[in-house]
Amino acid sequence: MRVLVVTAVPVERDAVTRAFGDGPPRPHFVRGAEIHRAGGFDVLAGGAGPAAAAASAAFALAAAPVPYRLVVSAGIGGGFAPAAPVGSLVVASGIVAADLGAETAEGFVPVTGLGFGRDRYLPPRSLVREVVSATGAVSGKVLTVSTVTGSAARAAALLTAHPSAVAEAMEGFGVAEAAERFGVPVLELRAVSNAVGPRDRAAWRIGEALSVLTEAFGKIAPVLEGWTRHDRHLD
Ligand SMILES: O=C(O)c1cccc(C(=O)CC[C@H]2O[C@@H](n3cnc4c(=O)[nH]cnc43)[C@H](O)[C@@H]2O)c1
Repeated sequence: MRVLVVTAVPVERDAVTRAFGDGPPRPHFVRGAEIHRAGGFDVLAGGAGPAAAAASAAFALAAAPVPYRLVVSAGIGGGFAPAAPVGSLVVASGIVAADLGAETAEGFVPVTGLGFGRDRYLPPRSLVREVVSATGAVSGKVLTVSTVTGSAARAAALLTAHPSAVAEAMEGFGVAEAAERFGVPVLELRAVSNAVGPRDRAAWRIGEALSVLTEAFGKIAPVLEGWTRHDRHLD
């Protein structure tokens, strides 16, 4: 059984497939989803943001002729200082929907505090450990946000709410929601292209982060291919 990797945009997809050499893979279409097959991985650019990511991942999972055994949300992301500097690699120990909930006079209340839904998923601990050991990645919570953080105040508020957060991005929780519905474990990997904080486009290092992503997939391919899910608790 194969591994499904969901990125947001085609440059991230191509950074993943580049890890496997052999030139650009020929895309194939599974009921409209453009899948790039490389090594034992099917890589899909599913769109930016949690909704596009969830829809694309669910579509690919449902259309697969053979069930996937693991889904990976991968791409660039913002890193919280000092844990995850630009150019570092992050693997999520928890995938958290950081802005899914309600703003109240007492502050932000997560969706779970409103009495429904869920606001986080936990990737298999054994897999996270193996990825850390293969790559030296920083492990911690990765926040999924619909609005990219653009101020020091918002970055500080997120860290107050989630002290073990190391990065933010926009797709992980959406991919996890889809994976959960298919009973498939999920992992999130982010190569840090920018610091979470005041908006500074000139400081972005997208090319560097994409190279980090390629290198990471080169290292983790055998880990992901060899990893087996041990029990219902996924660790
Ligand atoms: O124009 C801007 O100020 C701006 C700021 C941050 C990100 C963008 C994007 O268009 C990229 C979003 C894309 O990349 C991931 N990503 C990368 N860095 C971050 C971040 O600091 N916070 C959230 N998402 C980030 C994200 O997963 C999207 O796929 C534009």
